[in-house]
Amino acid sequence: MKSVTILNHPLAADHLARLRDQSTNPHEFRTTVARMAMLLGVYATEDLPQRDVLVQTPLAETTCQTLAAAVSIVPVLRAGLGMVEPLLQLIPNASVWHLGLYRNEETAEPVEYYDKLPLEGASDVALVLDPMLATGGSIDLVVRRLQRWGVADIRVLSIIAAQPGIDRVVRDFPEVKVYVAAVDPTLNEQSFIVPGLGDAGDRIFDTPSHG
Ligand SMILES: O=P(O)(O)OC[C@H]1O[C@H](OP(=O)(O)OP(=O)(O)O)[C@H](O)[C@@H]1O
Ligand SMILES: O=c1cc[nH]c(=O)[nH]1
Ligand SMILES: [Mg+2]
Repeated sequence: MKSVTILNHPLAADHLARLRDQSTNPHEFRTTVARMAMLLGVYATEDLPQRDVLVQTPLAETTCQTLAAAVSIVPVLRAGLGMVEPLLQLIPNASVWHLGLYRNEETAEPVEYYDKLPLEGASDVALVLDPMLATGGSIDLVVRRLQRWGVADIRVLSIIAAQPGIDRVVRDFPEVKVYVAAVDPTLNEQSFIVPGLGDAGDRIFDTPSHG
């Protein structure tokens, strides 16, 4: 079973073009992130466990399938917040656990500042939401935290990954599934993805950095 899925879909390509475009304003950027998250969510959930249930329609009894897994949504603050609502639209019964990380601007190492995960009672499946997977340092930290919590099935939903970062995640966590709309070739000296789309958090929340 391959661990990386790259969305090959005309709608994903169209949304990605809008996200990459530096002239896309924050409102359109936010709504496009949400649409892309919806597509990623569909791909990332296509093999969730199901159970048969008997349902009585107005005409007859029939066998249907419902979800048989407890699913949690784990947005990585800040940028991952932009992907929460569409995932909740798809999985209304999912619980949402927030993790807050930012990258140290000098070292690009992730710094943890918020952790809302409970001590026990891990879900069966965790869908990690973060639009950007650059060096992979943030996802490394998140996956370790979710494994400590006890989640067996971890799935990362990112809009763009950099090749070095996704290689790192696949090498260190071959059991983790990653769903992306694009894999870009490189990182620049500040560990930004090139061509990428810039700073996703700043573009979602209209908080231009002063770097
Ligand atoms: O793979 P990495 O090298 O760890 O980089 C990816 C991380 O960087 C960005 O967050 P950022 O630090 O900009 O925080 P923000 O979401 O608050 O803007 C992004 O949303 C990821 O969390
Ligand atoms: O290119 C990048 C790298 C990390 N975080 C972003 O938002 N963009
Ligand atoms: Mg940011």
